[in-house]
Order: sequence, then C-alpha cells, then structure tokens
Amino acid sequence: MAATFILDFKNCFIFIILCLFSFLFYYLFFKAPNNSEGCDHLPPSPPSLPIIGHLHLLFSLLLHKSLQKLSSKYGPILYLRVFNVPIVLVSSVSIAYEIFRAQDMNVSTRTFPTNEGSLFFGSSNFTTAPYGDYWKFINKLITTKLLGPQALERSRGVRADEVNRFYLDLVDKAVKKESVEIAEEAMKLISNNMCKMKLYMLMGKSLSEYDESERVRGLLTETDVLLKKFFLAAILRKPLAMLGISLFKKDFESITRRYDEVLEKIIVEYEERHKDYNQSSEMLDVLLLEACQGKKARHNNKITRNHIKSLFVDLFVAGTETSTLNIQWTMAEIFNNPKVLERLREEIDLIVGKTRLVQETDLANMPYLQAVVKEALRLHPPGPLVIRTFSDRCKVGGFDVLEKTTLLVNSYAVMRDPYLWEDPEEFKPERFLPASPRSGGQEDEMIKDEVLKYIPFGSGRRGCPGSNLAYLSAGTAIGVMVQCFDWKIEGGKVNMEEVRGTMTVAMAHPLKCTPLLRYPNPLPSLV
Ligand code: HEM
Repeated sequence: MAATFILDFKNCFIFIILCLFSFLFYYLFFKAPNNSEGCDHLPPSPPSLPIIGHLHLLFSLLLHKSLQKLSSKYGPILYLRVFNVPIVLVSSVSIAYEIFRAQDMNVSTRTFPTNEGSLFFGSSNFTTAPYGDYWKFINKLITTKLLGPQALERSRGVRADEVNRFYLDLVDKAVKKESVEIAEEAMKLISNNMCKMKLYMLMGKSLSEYDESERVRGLLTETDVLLKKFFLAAILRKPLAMLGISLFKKDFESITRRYDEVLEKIIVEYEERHKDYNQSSEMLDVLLLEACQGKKARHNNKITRNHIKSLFVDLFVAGTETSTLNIQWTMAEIFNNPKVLERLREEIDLIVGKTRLVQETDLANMPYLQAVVKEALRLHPPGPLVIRTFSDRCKVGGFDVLEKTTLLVNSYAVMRDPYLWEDPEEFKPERFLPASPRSGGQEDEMIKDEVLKYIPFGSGRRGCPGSNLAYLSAGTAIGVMVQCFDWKIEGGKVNMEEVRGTMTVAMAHPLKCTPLLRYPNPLPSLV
C-alpha cells in the first residue's frame, strides 16, 4: 500500500513538473502575442513547426538565398514566427518602397538584443539606439562632422596616405613575387583608414600619434570575430535570456574592459590638451560638452563617456567588414570578366595616366569605375538583410502587421529580382551607365528607379550614413589595383562560392593572387 502511494506520489510529482514546464514553454515560446487582436489579415505564412515556428528556416547556411527561395515560392511578403517572435519578410521592391516611404518613421528602430554595459552592442550604441532624440543628435554629428561631403574632404589627406601605403605594400609583394590575399590587404587599408580618420576627426589626432594604436587595431579585429558569432546567436538570445541564459557574456565583458582602458586613455589625453572644448565645434568637443552638461543637454538622453567610446566601436564595426567585402567581390568579378578589366583600365589610363596614382578626386570623372563598384554591390551586398522593427501596428501591402514585429528586407533578393533587372545574375556594370546623353527628366527617372531597387546600403532615415566613404574607399583601392598591376590568379578563375553560416555575404575561398608590376618603375607616391 505504502509502495503504491509512493509510486503515485512520484507519478503525480512528475506530472505536475511536466505541466509546469509545458505551461512555461507555451508561455515563453508559443503563445501568440497579446496584441494580435483584430489582426485577421496577416501576410501569408509558409508551413511552420510546433513551438519553434520558422526557426529552422533561419538556421539555413545561406540565409539570404534560402529566404529568397522561400519568397519566390510563397510570395513577396511573408509572415514568419520564431517561437512567439513575429517577423515580416519582404523581398519585393514595391513593398520595400511602401515601407521605406509610408512607414519609414514606423520602422526606424532596430530592437537588437543588447548587452547591458557593453561598448559593443551595449545599450549606449548608436546602431542599436531606438529612433529618438539621442539617435537624431548623433546622426547629425556623424553626417556633418565625419561622413558628410565636407567632412570627407577634410579627411582626404589621411586616406590618401593610406592608399599610398597600400600601393607600396603591393609593389613590395610584386617585387618579391609573393601572392596576396585581397581581403587581407583591403582590411588593412580600410581599418587603418577608419582608425586614423575617426581619431583624426573625433580627437584631432591621427592614430599613429598614439602609443596605443596597435592595441586599438588588435581590438577592432577581435570585435569583428565576436560580431560574427554574436549575429548567429542574436536570433536565439531573447528566448534564452528569458530562461536566464546569456550568450557570450564573458567575451563581451572582456572586450569591453580592454576597449574601455584604451579609449579612456585617449579621451583623458584629449581633455588635457583641449581644456576649452566648450569653445570648439569639433566632434569630440561637442560630445564631451554634452557629457559634461549631462541632463541639461538639449535632448533627454544624458550622454556619457560610454556613449562616446561606443560610437567609436560602432562606426568601426559598421564600416570595416562591409567595405572589405565589397573590395574583394569587386576584384573577383573584374578577374572573371576580362572585358570589364580592359575597359576599366582604358578609362583609368585616359583620366589618370601612367605617371601618378588614382586619387579620390579622379573618381567623379570615371563613371565606368563607379559602375563596376556599384554592380559588385548589387550582386554581392555585404549586408544582405536589412533588419528593423515595426514600432506600431500598420498595414503593408494590404496585410496587417503588429507592433513590435521584426522586419527583414532581403536586399539580396530585391537586387536580383528578374522582373526588375535584365540578366540579374550577370555582372554587367553598363547597366549603371546612362545609355546615351539624357534629358534632365530622363536622368531624374533613372535616379528614382534606382532608389527603388538598388538598396545595398538599406534605405530611409536609418539607411547607411557611410555610403559616400564606402564608394571613395572602394574606388581608390580598385583603381590602384587595376591601374598599377597585372594579376596572376591561382587556378586561373575565381571561385565565387559564398561562405556559409554568417550574416554577411563573404567569399568561401578568399581571393588569393600575385601582383605583377605593370610599369617597370613604380609610380611616384602621392606624398
Ligand atoms: C560597402 C560598404 C557598406 C555597406 C554595404 C553598408 C551597408 C549598411 C546597411 C545595409 C546598413 C543598414 C541600413 C538600414 O537599416 O536601412 C548600414 C547601416 C550603417 N552603416 Fe553602413 N555600410 C557600408 C559602409 C559603412 C561605412 C564606411 C560606415 C562608416 C564608417 C558605415 C556606417 C553605418 C552606420 C553607423 C549604420 C547604422 C545607421 C543607423 O542605425 O542609423 N557603413 N550599413
């Protein structure tokens, strides 16, 4: 009797535990959002699995491609669900356009899971900041003092020095008959550019003047590696956080501590040299003044030193890998298309000649070079998915969309849409050249058409503020590589396969080749 009672009690206990777990799982992962009332016309949804919903689809190895396939099978706007997190996937120009025009304000927030206190995807970051006073304030500073046309002109000399060093490094390899990895060389160029330019514009000093320059560069490379892991894990962070599990906490803490040390040292040194920062309009002066004024500042968010440090990390993270990937893919396409190489060289030789290096100021006179870079970005957008959040409930494409729904715009799919692009899978830079002299009206039409369907930098007010800098960096790097070197490719043709399992579009087989000097004597350097 006693034994039966114990058995029953055990069974009962297990039953209760199972019920509690089922309820917890249902509540955390499966329950429809409370706000779904009156939302009876959601976008179509592909078949999903119990509990996890469409999670298995997001773990595909080439995410942008599998989402593209999904959209061509089920439609240009789809409703997906990961546990109980709603997602709207958009793969058509007309719907993307409707969102970025009629709903731009509504989708101007990115609710990425942030790591409290981290300088890297922490709550003080610009790229993860909700749309509001703080974002507007920093965005204005960035566009006027760092990445706008006048600011870029002021920092041109810093980048010219780096292009020069890039060229001399390649000459050295050519003389020694050594092969190079294009991504490695481009990464050095871009990260040096980024560090020097930002420190120059933020702090009024170039990186080489700081003892800590190597340390900053090392940290930035580490950030890049952590970022790749973080993005994969980001999808699962919300449900895991509900269960008290925090991913990569130790990595974030360690990298934040080291960033903090080095950036604090730089800021303190700057403060000592610029005691009168309330008199100046330099970017760091404005930020430090805000940090001093704290709550009395013009906007509600108190700016802290962490905001300033995070901004440095943010800008680096957003600009380095994207620009490096773009340069690598562009060279790969040029190598696989000898006619493009020939035409590009003709243009460079005509505009720049053979006695000096390509400079940023030449780019405006080289439409074909610009078209080549643009076409590579169309086929290989480094960030193929634009990720935002709907703040409010709305209608898109005639369907209901709930507040707090995640928006995924598949720019990879939009820029390869066969209804919009002739021969969408082919590398044809000519598509970005005016066919013949056009009237002002035709030109306007062409620009408008492009704004709609060409979105490698995203769109709307949260679109990329670094596109001008990206075009300048890619234009000069590609220009130098085509102008000054012939290239021996290992295996003859470049393998264009994409790497699997990352959120970026990167090459599975890094582009390795040997530069051969085109002229017997190297060109005189710029300085
Ligand atoms: C080829 C190079 C680049 C590509 C393809 C690229 C692409 C993108 C994309 C797709 C976004 C998201 C846009 C959206 O949500 O609509 C973005 C955001 C951003 N990019 Fe870039 N980017 C590049 C270079 C740069 C550079 C050089 C910088 C600056 C140094 C930069 C800074 C940023 C920042 C700060 C954001 C966040 C803007 C915000 O949240 O308001 N990017 N970029």
